[in-house]
Amino acid sequence: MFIEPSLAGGRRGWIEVICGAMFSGKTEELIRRLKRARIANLKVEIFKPGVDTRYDEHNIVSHDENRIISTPLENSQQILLLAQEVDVVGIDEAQFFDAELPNVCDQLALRGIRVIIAGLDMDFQGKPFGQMPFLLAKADYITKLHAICVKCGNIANYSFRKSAAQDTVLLGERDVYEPRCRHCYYEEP
Ligand SMILES: Nc1ncnc2c1ncn2[C@@H]1O[C@H](COP(=O)(O)OP(=O)(O)O)[C@@H](O)[C@H]1O
Ligand SMILES: Cc1cn([C@H]2C[C@H](O)[C@@H](COP(=O)(O)O)O2)c(=O)[nH]c1=O
Ligand SMILES: [Zn+2]
Repeated sequence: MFIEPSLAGGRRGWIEVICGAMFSGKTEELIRRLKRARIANLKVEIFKPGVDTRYDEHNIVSHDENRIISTPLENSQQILLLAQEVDVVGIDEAQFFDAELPNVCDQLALRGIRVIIAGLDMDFQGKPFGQMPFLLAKADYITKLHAICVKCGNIANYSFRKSAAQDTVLLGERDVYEPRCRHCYYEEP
């Protein structure tokens, strides 16, 4: 379990990344950390890419219907304008943001802000997704979560796409994706 370093005293500001396959619990873990920050009376702002309208236009919603209000954005630079006077910034579905996001996160951390990012580390082809590898390289703290493989019950790092669509971005749920372990991802039809 992630234990938050203290924001009090000294040089503040750091980057946390929560990554893993679909259904691994990234959004639940992001919501948990953000709710704890609010319990600690910290000022929290939460952002998601405008493209992610799957469950709700404004809320971040987990597969189990946990939710927290967020601001949908067109680009990552907007975070610098909107995150004034805050202690903690949460960002969900980071894989969909533009190439400026790692730089934006650095700037936020330099302002003394705790930045918590959740995103898919791999796309359906098993390739690094969007800016996630750069965010992982810059992160001070990384949490890699695992789903359960729907084929064999092992831990799952891969998001298997059940359709033939080849576009990298294809929003979806259980209807389109299932979490699989390495063996079932590469060896099973
Ligand atoms: N195969 C699976 N493995 C793990 N969790 C699953 C699976 N299928 C459904 N879930 C549900 O998904 C929840 C995680 O949802 P969520 O936090 O939205 O994940 P993520 O953001 O990583 O896609 C779990 O708590 C569990 O109830
Ligand atoms: C693997 C993969 C996923 N997506 C989409 C599908 C969902 O809308 C999100 C991931 O959501 P989650 O919170 O991690 O469950 O991303 C995609 O567009 N392309 C892919 O390759
Ligand atoms: Zn498996």
